[in-house]
Amino acid sequence: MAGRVEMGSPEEEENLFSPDMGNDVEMACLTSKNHLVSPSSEEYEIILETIKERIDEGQGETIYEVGTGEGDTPGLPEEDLAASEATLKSIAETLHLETVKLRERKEAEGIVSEFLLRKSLESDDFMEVRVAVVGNVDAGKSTLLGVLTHGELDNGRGMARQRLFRHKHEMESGRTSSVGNDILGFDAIGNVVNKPDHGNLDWVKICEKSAKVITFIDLAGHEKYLKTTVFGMTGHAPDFAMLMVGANAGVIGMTKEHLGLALALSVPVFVVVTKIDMCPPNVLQETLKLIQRILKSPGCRKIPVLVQNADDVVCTATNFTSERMCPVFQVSNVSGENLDLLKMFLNLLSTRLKSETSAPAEFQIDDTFSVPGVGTVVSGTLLQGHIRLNDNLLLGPDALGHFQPIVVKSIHRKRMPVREVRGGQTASFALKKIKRSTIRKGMVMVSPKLDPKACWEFESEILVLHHPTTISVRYQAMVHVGSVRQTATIMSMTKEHLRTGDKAQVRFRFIKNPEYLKTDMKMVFREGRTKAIGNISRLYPHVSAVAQNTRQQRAAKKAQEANHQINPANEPQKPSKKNRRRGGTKPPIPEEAKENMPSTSQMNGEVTAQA
Ligand SMILES: Nc1nc2c(ncn2[C@@H]2O[C@H](COP(=O)(O)OP(=O)(O)OP(=O)(O)O)[C@@H](O)[C@H]2O)c(=O)[nH]1
Repeated sequence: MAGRVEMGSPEEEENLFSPDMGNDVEMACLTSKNHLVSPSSEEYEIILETIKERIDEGQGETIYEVGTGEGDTPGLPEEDLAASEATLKSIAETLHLETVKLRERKEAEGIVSEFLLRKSLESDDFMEVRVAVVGNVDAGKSTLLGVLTHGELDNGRGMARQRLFRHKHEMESGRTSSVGNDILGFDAIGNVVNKPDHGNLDWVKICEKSAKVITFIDLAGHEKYLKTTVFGMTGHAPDFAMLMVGANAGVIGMTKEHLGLALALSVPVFVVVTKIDMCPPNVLQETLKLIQRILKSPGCRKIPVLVQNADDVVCTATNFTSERMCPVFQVSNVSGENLDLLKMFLNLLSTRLKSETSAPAEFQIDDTFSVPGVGTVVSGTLLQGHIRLNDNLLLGPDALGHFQPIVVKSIHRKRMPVREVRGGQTASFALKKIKRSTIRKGMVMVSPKLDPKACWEFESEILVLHHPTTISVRYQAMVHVGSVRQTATIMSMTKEHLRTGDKAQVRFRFIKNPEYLKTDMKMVFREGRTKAIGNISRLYPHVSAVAQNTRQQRAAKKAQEANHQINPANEPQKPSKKNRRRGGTKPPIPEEAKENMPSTSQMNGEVTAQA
């Protein structure tokens, strides 16, 4: 979290022993708990450089511990601590950093203090953290977001969520989306900057005043919206998931499903128990006990920590991604109890996506719009690299697996016009000379250096979390991977049948479009309550349409000659006569799959194009 600096950590050691960091004696000064007490000018420079590097790594912030050192018993006498803190503040001033003391703790030989050092970023730049908000209906998701972003408490009858509904459906550049977004800005010293004007929040003003902006991706709680929830969790690249539980209702409905989804996608989860004002103490205790039991269970293997004070906040926030810690907050949106702890925690979170700005740009599209006077706009997350105004990129893949050159006309971050976007940030791009109808969610915009290839087929190691009977070859369900959401067919697998709890290497084929995928991406494969998760292990890059068609025809002809049975690989197979009489072994095509099935004309289009 927040590029934490602890003397003696492996990263620290790496820096200490890099050749340009001075001699051994100078290096040793950094590993002593007294290194900030009265450094020589040379030592001062070394410490300054180290902090600067940490700030860059943390994309604008770091947490610095004063009074600890490698192998030293922690803690400094008061005088030395004061001298160390003065040195730290002087370095921070030189680097134009704000310092906030997060906590002090007593140790064996004195006191240790922790500081948040944060860059006061320029008015058009800010750190970004995405938090997916999940939990069952009525857990208080919209209410909490209303209270956090508008700064006024709820009345217990839905007042706070009303404020949100007014804004819910206006998206970046005034468009609508199925997934709601709300933002909460913090300045360099961690104060909330959201100031509603007659109930309205001006996103541009928030971003201008913020050093860090938390984007809440509000995912619906109802089961019928599970498809959207899964898309939000995969396609919007959340850094963290906030799982909401109503204290009185407890772990009900979709709570476990949402928790399982976050775990499957390796998104760190923190829990917020709401409505503690209206919940009898014994019921609250029961709910907390159950949450802790679930989190500790073999399926989750988390370490739940009930957050009671600022110390717990710093401890959980700084260990959130590296350890299996799962902070649990207990709040009331009506009395405001413990909301300050939650805000402090949010302020200390930092994005998990590293801003690999030197890597070639890779932007995943999660929505497309047609904005009057602007033209076609795509929104999504920049997974790596830089994108600047007028950059030439490749957009695709289209139905034939091709990528076309495009030029970036303008860029918005949270409705604010900017000149560039870095890895880890979300943005909207207006594109020159391109029709919206040619773009779909799941496409990417990448640097030509990547020489992108599309795939019809890929392999994944999957684990079946739930299926009522057995999954066999030719089974079809919806694949979610990144912002790709498309029905795929199982072409082959290393086991004959898969049941709940089974693992196998499975080869999938998309039914409608080839997609841009990468190995190691996490995927969810689902249809209704059937759910499997997996890691993409192998890609089969798209072969040119002509070559593929000829090869398929040849293979089909050969197979036909052999057993008079096989159909071309990219057409759904009819069940055999025997199976048709029995109703077939192939499960019915799910509703979601039907939605995505190409129409006859589309199919014809594809076939014609391939021929
Ligand atoms: N007393 C009390 N009531 C709360 C609290 N939080 C939310 N509520 C009330 O609980 C009801 C449901 O809250 P919502 O925010 O709509 O719940 P939700 O999780 O967003 O529900 P969906 O959007 O339908 O998934 C509203 O009437 C809120 O006023 C709280 O901390 N205390």
